[in-house]
Amino acid sequence: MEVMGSSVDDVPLTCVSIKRRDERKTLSYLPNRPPVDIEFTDLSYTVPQGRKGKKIILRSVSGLFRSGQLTAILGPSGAGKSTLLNVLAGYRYAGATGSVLVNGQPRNMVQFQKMSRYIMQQDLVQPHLSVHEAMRIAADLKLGSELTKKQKLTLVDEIIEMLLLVKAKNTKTSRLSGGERKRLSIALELINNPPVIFLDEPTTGLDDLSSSQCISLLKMLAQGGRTVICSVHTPSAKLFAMFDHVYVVAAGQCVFQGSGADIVPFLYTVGIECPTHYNPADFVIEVSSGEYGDFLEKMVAAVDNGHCYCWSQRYTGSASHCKIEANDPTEDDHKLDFSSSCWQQIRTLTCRMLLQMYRDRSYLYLQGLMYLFLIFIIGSLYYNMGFDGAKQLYNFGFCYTCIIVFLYLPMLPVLLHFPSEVQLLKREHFNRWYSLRAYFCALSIAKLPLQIFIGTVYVCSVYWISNQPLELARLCQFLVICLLIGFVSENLGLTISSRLDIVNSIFIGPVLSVPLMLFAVYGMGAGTTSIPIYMRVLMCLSYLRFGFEGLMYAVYGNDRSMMPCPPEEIYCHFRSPKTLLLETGMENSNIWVAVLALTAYMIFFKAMSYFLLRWRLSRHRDFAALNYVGRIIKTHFNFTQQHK
Ligand SMILES: Nc1ncnc2c1ncn2[C@@H]1O[C@H](COP(=O)(O)OP(=O)(O)OP(=O)(O)O)[C@@H](O)[C@H]1O
Repeated sequence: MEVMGSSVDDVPLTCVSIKRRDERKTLSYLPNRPPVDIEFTDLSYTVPQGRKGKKIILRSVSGLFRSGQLTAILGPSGAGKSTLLNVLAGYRYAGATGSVLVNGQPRNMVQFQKMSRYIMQQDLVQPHLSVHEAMRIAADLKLGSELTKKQKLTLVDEIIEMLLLVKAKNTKTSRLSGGERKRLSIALELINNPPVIFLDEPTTGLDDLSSSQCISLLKMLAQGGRTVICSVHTPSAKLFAMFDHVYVVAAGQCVFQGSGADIVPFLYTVGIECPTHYNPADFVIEVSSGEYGDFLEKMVAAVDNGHCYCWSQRYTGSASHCKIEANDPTEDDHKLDFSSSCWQQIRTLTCRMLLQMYRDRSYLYLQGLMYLFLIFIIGSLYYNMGFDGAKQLYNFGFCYTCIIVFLYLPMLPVLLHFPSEVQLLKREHFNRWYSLRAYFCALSIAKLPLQIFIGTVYVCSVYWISNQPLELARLCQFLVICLLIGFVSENLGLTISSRLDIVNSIFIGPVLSVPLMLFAVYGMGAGTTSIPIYMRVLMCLSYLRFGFEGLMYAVYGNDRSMMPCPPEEIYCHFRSPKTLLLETGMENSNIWVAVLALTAYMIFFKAMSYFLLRWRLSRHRDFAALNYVGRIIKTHFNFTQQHK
């Protein structure tokens, strides 16, 4: 393959030249954004490996990605394409060194995040919504009151038309084809016209036609003045010809940068000839992965590891620096803060969550059926025992059962659902759809109505079937305590699943519940003096204990009168409610203490889940200690290694 002594001009160019339709379309109401050039110099990225080791993924690469150009990052698998994209987009930059300049100025991460959007490889889109609904909600979140409702609808319709989604406008996102889903992901990010768009492998999983549509669309966006950068896996010759700028990575280094048409002459200068009719994209990847011998060093040297911003056949010798001037600094022009207020975000997100809950009927029915099943089982087991002086130990069990129900039923759905929701949250939050605070408030509000309704139906039913004292005050106290236990459990579930994936969450949640249940009843009947102080502290750590005391107070406290005993019973030890409270050590229980303690636990777990989520969403070292603990847990105790 090596060709020595031939002139570059002799090299046949095999890139296909394709005549493109002029697809430049204008969108009404899109805010104008100034052009943005991204220049990076000596960028390195390492990840910790093993006890003290490090793995170098990017090795001092440089480059320039200009506005108005569609840039492709190519390279063999594992070369570092996604990593380069992640570092440039700012999705991961702890561990990166080197400089990234935005229009010639050092990148201000907060500013840059406002002007760039990152469309990741997995097309995560909100479930249970149609394309039009998803777009409308995204417009409400991203544009706030910047545009009127009518203008937003016009803009949404225009983007839907531009991205060839008209036929799928009313289709649910879960039923979209791969190509439609990819186009929807792009459409959602186009709403507030970001000047910089990063895409990780936008054509993976698409057929030739969909890939071609997708790249044409990106080309059109770039022609509109945006900086569009995407990593691509072995594009066809037709797709390859659509890219304005090609950046090839191999083993974490830059082996070519410039126009796609220059790849063949470039390879020729390093001593390897591309066979006629061979796709240059395939060929450069094969050469980079060492299939034709070791040309890596020569290629890296020829483009000076990316310092040569645009290799061209006009420049022959190695390290030819065909520098291009970047745009003038225009960062101040980017007034890209959230257009919607926090309150607008909360309202839109709450509506979205409620709509999704309503649409997820199968889950609603399943939840309703589960509660009905429990009402039936618990109602049958404890039927009419609440007012029978001889059955009060059974009734004690009834109260305990209610606690277990309100421990598991609100917690398990969260452990199952939330880890996958966090993936969506990560994408939307990174692309600045809304603030975490707004999301968290909406999450807390949207879950309330169903939980209160279903909990009330359950409590009233079992309370009545088991014949507990029919006094409104006692019923209300019982209900409030049960609902509060449910809220705490739900927030405990959020705390667990905000940092772990589904498998780990579903394991940790029930395991953590065991000590909580044990300490809820530990030492009952033994009297407080015989229980060591540390055990009493541990007992207080179980919010279920406070809940249990609250329920017992609701049923037996507040001077409840003696209960009748069936005539066949000779001795009814617990017919006096005070006796039961005394023997279980709950004679001093107080409803207010229970309510306050449960509320404090609820706030604690809510705050914990909020901070854990913030930590998960943060890409820098704000939470150094937590990051260290997280790394230890991931390395040594993780049951799956799937989540990032
Ligand atoms: N957090 C990490 N810890 C250890 N190794 C990592 C980590 N992230 C990436 N790598 C390694 O870095 C290399 C580059 O990964 P990257 O995902 O950037 O490759 P890629 O070029 O996008 O590959 P592909 O085309 O197959 O997606 C791979 O060998 C990968 O295993």
